[in-house]
Amino acid sequence: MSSYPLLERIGNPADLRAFDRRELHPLADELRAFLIESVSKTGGHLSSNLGTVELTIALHYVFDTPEDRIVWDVGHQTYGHKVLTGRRQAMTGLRRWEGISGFPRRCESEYDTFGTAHSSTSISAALGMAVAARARGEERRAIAVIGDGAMSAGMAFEALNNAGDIADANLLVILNDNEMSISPPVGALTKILARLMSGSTFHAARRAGEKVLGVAPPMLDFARRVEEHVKGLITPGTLFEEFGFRYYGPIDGHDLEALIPTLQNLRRLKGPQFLHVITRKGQGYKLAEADPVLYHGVSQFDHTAGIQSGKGGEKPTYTQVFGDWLCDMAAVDPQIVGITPAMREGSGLVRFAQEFPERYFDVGIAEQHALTFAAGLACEGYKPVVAIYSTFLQRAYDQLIHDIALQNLRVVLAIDRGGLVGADGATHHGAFDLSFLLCVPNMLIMTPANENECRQMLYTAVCHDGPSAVRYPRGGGPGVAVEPAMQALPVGRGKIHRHGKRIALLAFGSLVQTAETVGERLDATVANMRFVKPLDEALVAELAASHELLVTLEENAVIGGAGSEVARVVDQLPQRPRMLRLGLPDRFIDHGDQTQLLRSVGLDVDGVLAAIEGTYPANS
Ligand SMILES: Cc1ncc(C[n+]2csc(CCOP(=O)(O)OP(=O)(O)O)c2C)c(N)n1
Ligand SMILES: CC(=O)[C@@H](O)[C@H](O)COP(=O)(O)O
Ligand SMILES: [Mg+2]
Repeated sequence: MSSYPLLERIGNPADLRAFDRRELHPLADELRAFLIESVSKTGGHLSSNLGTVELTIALHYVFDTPEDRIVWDVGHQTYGHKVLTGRRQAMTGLRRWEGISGFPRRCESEYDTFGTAHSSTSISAALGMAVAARARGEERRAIAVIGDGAMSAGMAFEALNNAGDIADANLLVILNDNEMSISPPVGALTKILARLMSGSTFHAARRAGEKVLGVAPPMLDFARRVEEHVKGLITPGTLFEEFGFRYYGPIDGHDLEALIPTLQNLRRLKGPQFLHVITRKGQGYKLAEADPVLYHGVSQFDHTAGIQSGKGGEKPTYTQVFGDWLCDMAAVDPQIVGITPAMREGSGLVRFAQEFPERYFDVGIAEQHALTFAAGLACEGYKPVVAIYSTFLQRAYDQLIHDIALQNLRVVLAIDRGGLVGADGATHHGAFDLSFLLCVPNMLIMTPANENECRQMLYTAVCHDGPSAVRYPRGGGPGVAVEPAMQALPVGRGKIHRHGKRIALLAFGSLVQTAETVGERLDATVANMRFVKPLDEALVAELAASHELLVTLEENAVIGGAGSEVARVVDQLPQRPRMLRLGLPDRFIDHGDQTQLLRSVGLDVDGVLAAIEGTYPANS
C-alpha cells in the first residue's frame, strides 16, 4: 500500500480528536485514496464508503466514541469507520476468510456498537441504547446514521414513531441522503426528500450549511418551515418534526466546515434530533460518481483503469437464467408481474424493468410489503413473481404465511442467494429458507441442480395454483445449456442420476453436482431430489429399500432442512436404512469465498467422503 502519513497517526478515534481542525481536509483526502486503493484489492462496497468519508471523520471527531454510540444502518458504509478505529491494517483481509467483516460486528470492535447488514435497524437499536442510557442516568449519546434508501423501510418508521414519543431520549438520527439506494431510490418519501432540493442538491445544501454555521443551535429556516406547516406542505422538515423530532439541515455532508460545528451544536441538545445530510455516492472517485450503481459492490479491479465490462461468453449465473426466464414468460403471459424489494440489479431484473416497465415494481427496501403486495395482485388474477434474496425473505415470514400461504395464493418466490453467498458472510448467507419454508402448508418448494432445471422449475412454479418457491444459489451452476422451450416438471418427482450400490445420495440443488462426484468415487446411487416439498416419498421408499445408507445433502441448515423431511418419511417405512444428514451446521458461518466456506463446513467432495467414511466405513 502507498503511504498515508495522516492515517498512520490514527490508532483510534482519540488520536483523531487530537488533530488540528485544519488537518481534517487532507485527512479526508487520504482516507478516500486509501479506501479506493484498498477496496480495489479486496472488493467490497465502494460508492457508499466514498460518500461517507467526511461524515465518518466528523462523527468520530465530535463525539466521544465508543462512549457515545454510533449505529450505522446496513453497515456497508463503515470502511472509513473501521480505518479510524484501529483496523486500517486489517483492511487487506476485508470480507476474506478469517479477515474482518464488511459490516460492523460487535465481536470485532468496541466501536461497532451494533451488528448489521440488513437495512433499517439503526434507529430502533440506537433508541434502545438511548433509553438504556436514560434509565441509568448516563449522558452518552446514541446516533443512528441511516441512508435515504434504508429510510424507506417500514421498520425505520416504526422506530421514528416510537422515538418521537420518548421526549427525553438522547437520540440523534442522521439521514445520509445521497438520492440513491443500490439503484435510484423509489417511492413517495424519495419525492418528499427531493422536493427540498429543487434546483441543484449540492447548492441547496451548501447554502443551508452556511446558515447553519451562523446559528446555535442550528435550527435552519424556522420561519420558512412554520409557513410550510401552515400551507400544509410536506417537506422533510415538516415530516420529521411531525414525528416529534427537531429537524436540522439539510447540510452538505462533504463540507467539514458545516458538519463539525453542526454536530458540536447537536451534541449539546437533549431529546430526539434529526439531521439531514446531503452526500454524493462515490464522491471523489470520478468513475464511481458517474456510475454509483456499478461501484456499489465491486470485485477486485484496477482503480486506475476502472471496472472493465465482462468479456462475455461465460456461462450464465442463476440470476441471469431467472431474469431471462421472466422476460420470456412475461412475453407470453400478460398476467406476469415482477416485484423486487430494492434489488433490481442483484436479482437480474434490469432487462425486465426496461422491457416491461408497466409490470415491473421496485417497492423499495420493503420485503414485508413486497409479499403482501404480491398477494393482493394474486387475488385479482395476476401472477406475481417476487425476486428476493433468501436472507431478505426472512423479513417477510409472516406475510408469506398469513397473507399468501394461508389463502393459497399463486405467488412465485424466486429465491436467489440460497446457501452460502461468500464475502458478505453470516448476515447474508441463505442458510435457513428450506427450514422455514418446509413447515408452511400449501408451499411448493424446488431446488434446481442446473441452469436448465432452474428455468423449467420457474415455469412449473407459475403453472402451480398456489404459493411456490424456486431456490437457487449465488453465482453459476454446472453450465447446462438452457432450453428455450418451457415444460412443467412432474410435481413431487425426483430423478435418479446414477445407479450404484449400498449407499444412496439424496441431493438437493447446488449439492447435486458434489453428490455426482462422490457417487462416482463410491459407486453410490445419486438422486437429484428436485422437490423439497412435496418430497418424492416413493423415491425415498425405493432407495431406502435397496440401500444400506441414505445420505442427504443440502446447502441449508441441517436442522429442519430437506434432510429432516427425508428422515421423517424414512421413519415411517417398515425397512429403515441408516441415515446421514449433511447440511450447514448449527452455527453462523463467516465470510470467505464460497468454495472455501463449503470446505469449512464439510460440504465439498472431500468433506462428504470423510463424513460417509466416518459413519459407514468402506470395509464395514
Ligand atoms: C432488509 C434489506 N433489504 C435489502 C438490502 C440490500 N441493500 C443493501 S444496501 C441497499 C441500499 C441502501 O441504500 P441507502 O441506505 O440509501 O445507502 P447507500 O447505498 O445509498 O449508501 C440495499 C437495498 C439490505 N441490506 N437489507
Ligand atoms: C449490503 C447489501 O446488502 C448488498 O449490497 C449485498 O452486499 C449485495 O450482495 P450481492 O453482491 O450478492 O448482490
Ligand atoms: Mg442512499
